[in-house]
Amino acid sequence: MEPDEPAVRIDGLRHRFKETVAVDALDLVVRRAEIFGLLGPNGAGKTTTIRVLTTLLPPQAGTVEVFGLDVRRRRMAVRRLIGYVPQALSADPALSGRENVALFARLFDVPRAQRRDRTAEVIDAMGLADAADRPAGTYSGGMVRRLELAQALVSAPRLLVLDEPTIGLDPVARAGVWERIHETRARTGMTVLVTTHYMEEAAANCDRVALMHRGRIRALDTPAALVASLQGEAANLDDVFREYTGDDLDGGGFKDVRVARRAR
Ligand SMILES: Nc1ncnc2c1ncn2[C@@H]1O[C@H](COP(=O)(O)OP(=O)(O)OP(=O)(O)O)[C@@H](O)[C@H]1O
Repeated sequence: MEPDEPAVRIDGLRHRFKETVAVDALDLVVRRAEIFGLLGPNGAGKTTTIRVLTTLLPPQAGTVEVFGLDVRRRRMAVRRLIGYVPQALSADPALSGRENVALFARLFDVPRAQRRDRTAEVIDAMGLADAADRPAGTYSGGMVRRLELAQALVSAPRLLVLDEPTIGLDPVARAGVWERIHETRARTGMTVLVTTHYMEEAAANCDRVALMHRGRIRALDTPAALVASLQGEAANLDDVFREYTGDDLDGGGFKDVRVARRAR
């Protein structure tokens, strides 16, 4: 980890799948210790960007650095700095919460002597101590999400990457997930990069947001500054997004808030 480098620096990232340009000349800096929201409609390129920076997909063009480490050349070192909660389910319903977290502790090379304590700590921090020895299959949606956060946090990452962390959850469970994210950030100083379709959630929880559309960043600032930039015309971040992207949002706009998480 290089001192003074931002958590994420993306310069000129491009990525295409055959004729589809998923990410198009993307430049982005995520500062250390901020909660940064990447917002955009279906197909905007958010997940592709996250896959490149978590080293799951090699960048086709441009450079991506995590705390100053190039994702192409320092892949394993980058992985050690990142905790990732993907959109698809990453907890095994047949295992208890504790067993799921312990599995991640092994996978991410948490030293053997620390595994048990670190597992108990993150389970406790995510409010799952009472349910830790029940199969994850018996958990509510909000509890599963908090279990997945515990899995991602057990290796004490410097950057936590969350792809749609609250999709399909009811408002109480959504608030519970955000509360745990804020608590952990305050305690550890980690950086959080989150994608979401929920504008009001981004406005309430993110220090800065980038509005992404058709593979490009259309606007980037604090939620308040983006709303203010429309000189009083904008009521909220939704209006800002419409202003910067026009009405040509692919796929009819934002995902239905009731949509269940998909398994990829
Ligand atoms: N493996 C793939 N093969 C072909 N095309 C892909 C693949 N992954 C993504 N795409 C295409 O790239 C574009 C960007 O997709 P991406 O998943 O990055 O968007 P997103 O903003 O994360 O959308 P969502 O909110 O639906 O996850 C879309 O047009 C998508 O269809």
